[in-house]
Amino acid sequence: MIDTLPKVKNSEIFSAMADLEHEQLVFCHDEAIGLKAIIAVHNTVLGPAMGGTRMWNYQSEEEAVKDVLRLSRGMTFKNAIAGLNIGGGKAVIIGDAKKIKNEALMRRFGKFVHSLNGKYWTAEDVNMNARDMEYVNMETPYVTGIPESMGGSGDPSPVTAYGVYIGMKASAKKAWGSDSLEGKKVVVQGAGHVGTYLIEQLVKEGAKVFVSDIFEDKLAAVKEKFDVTIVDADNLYAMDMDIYAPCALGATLNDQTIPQLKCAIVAGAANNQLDEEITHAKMLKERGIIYAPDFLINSGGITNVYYEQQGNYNRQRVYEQTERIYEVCQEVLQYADDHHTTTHEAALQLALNRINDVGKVKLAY
Ligand SMILES: NC(=O)c1ccc[n+]([C@@H]2O[C@H](COP(=O)([O-])OP(=O)(O)OC[C@H]3O[C@@H](n4cnc5c(N)ncnc54)[C@H](O)[C@@H]3O)[C@@H](O)[C@H]2O)c1
Repeated sequence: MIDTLPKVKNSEIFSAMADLEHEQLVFCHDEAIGLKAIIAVHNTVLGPAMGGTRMWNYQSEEEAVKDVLRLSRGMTFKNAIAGLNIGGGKAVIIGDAKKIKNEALMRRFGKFVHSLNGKYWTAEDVNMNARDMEYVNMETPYVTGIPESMGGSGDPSPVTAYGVYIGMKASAKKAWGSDSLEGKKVVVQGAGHVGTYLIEQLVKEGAKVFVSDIFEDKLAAVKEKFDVTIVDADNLYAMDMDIYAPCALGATLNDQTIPQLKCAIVAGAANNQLDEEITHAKMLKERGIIYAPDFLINSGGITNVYYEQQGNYNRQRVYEQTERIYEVCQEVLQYADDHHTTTHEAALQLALNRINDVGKVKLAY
């Protein structure tokens, strides 16, 4: 016999949702299959919530709730500033992907996504791959990022890299009056999917590219294809460089690294580059470094899956929309100057303005 009075310790979920202004949090549970997942719908003013599913072996349920709330809110701002008609959402599955991820788990999760009737659309995130999305897709159409062979948009990395390159050029225009990257020393941290495509663009434009990665094979692969210089992964922050492009992990802009940076611009693909958003955006501004907000310039990937979600996927249209990052980035940099604020805050404000303005349009007949 079990006690019918459930033990619910964490009674502060509604206040956390209120603080971050979330619409809905969905707890998904199937004991037999071993599924514990949380779907967070942050804001649907612009359209259905969209954001990937992350699988992670969270140490506590509280940690999982915090992560999904934080990540889904981030998607609202990213989708809004990218000019897409989708809101912000995210899902997390609790558990060790290597041990418990299988077809049944992913399909059961797909059923939960389906139960939301299109209010939330999922895609890949950490520890998820295209095969997992295929399983989700067996139970629901509300999934994007499926392979090209199944009619999806395929790997978003080339589009993401293009957006980062465009954002870098807009920042260069602000820093040096010309958006040419020819001869500029650019350090690309992370020679993964996005990093490699970015390196290709930069080399083509005549930039002097320096690359770091923690895996020798990744470095060997880029070195074989492009004229680049390999640098030590641990000692790159103090290097003599014009642009630092974080394309590996988050939180590389922090108390230790920012004082070492000698570059004029930070522009890269990694999510959540600022360890503490407000503090570290301020530190960069005080050091006179132009920070191209990560969630703006890495929005090419979400733009790619957005057009897949719309059902009329067209690669040219995706690149045209991604190209708009140039003017939005310029607007953000100008807004930050005019309002004496950081570029991070400026981008958040412009995203919020779009949500508020379009929200009013939606109320009109
Ligand atoms: N793929 C996309 O379309 C996309 C879209 C938006 C944001 N992002 C973000 O961009 C970043 C890169 O994405 P990706 O798809 O290229 O990932 P990836 O895993 O293919 O590449 C990351 C690379 O960084 C390397 N790395 C890890 N730690 C490092 C370190 N300390 N120093 C140097 N290199 C290190 C890894 O070995 C790997 O080669 C991630 O933060 C991701 O969240 C990617």
